[in-house]
Amino acid sequence: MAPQFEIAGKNVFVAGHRGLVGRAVTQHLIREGANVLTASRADLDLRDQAATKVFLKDTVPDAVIVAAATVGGILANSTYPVDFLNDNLLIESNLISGAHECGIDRLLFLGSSCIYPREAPQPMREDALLTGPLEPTNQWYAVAKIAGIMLCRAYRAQYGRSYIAAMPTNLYGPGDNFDLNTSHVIPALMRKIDAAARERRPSVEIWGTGTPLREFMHVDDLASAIVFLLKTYDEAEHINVGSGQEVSIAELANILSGVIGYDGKLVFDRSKPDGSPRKALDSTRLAALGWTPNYSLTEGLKQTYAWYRHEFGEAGSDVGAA
Ligand SMILES: NC(=O)C1=CN([C@@H]2O[C@H](COP(=O)(O)OP(=O)(O)OC[C@H]3O[C@@H](n4cnc5c(N)ncnc54)[C@H](OP(=O)(O)O)[C@@H]3O)[C@@H](O)[C@H]2O)C=CC1
Ligand SMILES: C[C@H]1O[C@H](OP(=O)(O)OP(=O)(O)OC[C@H]2O[C@@H](n3cnc4c(=O)[nH]c(N)nc43)[C@H](O)[C@@H]2O)[C@@H](O)[C@@H](O)C1=O
Repeated sequence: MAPQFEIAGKNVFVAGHRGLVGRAVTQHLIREGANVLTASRADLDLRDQAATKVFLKDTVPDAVIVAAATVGGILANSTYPVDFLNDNLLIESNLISGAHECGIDRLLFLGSSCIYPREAPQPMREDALLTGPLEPTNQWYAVAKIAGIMLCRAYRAQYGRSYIAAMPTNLYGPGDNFDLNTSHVIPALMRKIDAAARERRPSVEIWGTGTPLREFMHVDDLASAIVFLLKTYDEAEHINVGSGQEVSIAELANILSGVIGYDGKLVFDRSKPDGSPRKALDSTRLAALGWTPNYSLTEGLKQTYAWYRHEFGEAGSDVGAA
């Protein structure tokens, strides 16, 4: 397929470049020959509409990638509903409307698999959007993400803008958030099992029943998909980005124990929430365009754990976290 958007030599603003996704996307874009523009949160709070518009007017990027968001695991999502709804509405609205007002014609917005109804048929196709009630633990975040999809569609419908929306599955990889109060399951279990192994503890606590199923993707695969979509995808409908690699939380904990070399017991704390019973993405449309992921789950976890050990060393990640 002929590229619709040539990346080499273009100025691309990666909003959220210090995050898990933003970091990986920045590296991929640089490899493709793009000139990546960034702004730290200290210099530009993307919840500030006027400041965001000034930044976009001054820099005039050729394209914007919206990888900035208030992001977190099941506990953070339930504990901070205002932050997950309001911050995300503000960030996406300021970036999408700001891009339009500054004449920027190419933008990629990142949503999440949690936009789909809790009871959607599995694996979930794009057309399952808005067909039923959301999972309560992340409904605030999901509503903000659905609004972001609709905003991209609205600018396309009213002004012909080439704004697209990609829905990634659960992610992991180097640079993830390892704070046990706010992280997703993979960094949380990597940190907990690593600490238990080093301290020779007999057991590790896993939240919930261990039965929920999750599909996991390495962040380098997502970054590769984002660059692919930025170059080639130009449709109103959002597009799923999944790996097809689905495991239960109990299976995940076992795989991680093997990667880390831990042979203690996994104890399930049923007082903690399970969240969605299953949220696998149907990524048939993306595959039909010619993109496939590279990492197996075990290889991705090994690579991420090697990074974790290198980053945090013998102390683990106990610095600055709960
Ligand atoms: N992680 C996952 O499993 C999944 C993530 N996604 C989506 O991918 C995108 C990226 O997520 P991820 O990389 O994991 O998230 P991170 O939390 O790792 O990164 C988010 C980035 O956004 C920045 N940011 C947040 N709020 C503001 C603000 N008010 N002003 C300026 N910058 C801000 C952060 O800045 P700072 O570095 O200063 O904190 C950080 O760089 C999000 O849209 C998320 O919804 C989708 C599915 C799964
Ligand atoms: C990406 C995605 O991420 C979130 O949805 P989630 O998939 O439910 O999130 P999670 O990674 O936190 O949990 C997955 C499963 O794992 C179990 N679990 C076990 N032990 C730990 C643990 O120690 N920490 C965490 N966080 N979870 C644990 C946990 O109980 C749950 O059953 C939303 O933010 C959503 O909005 C979103 O987009």
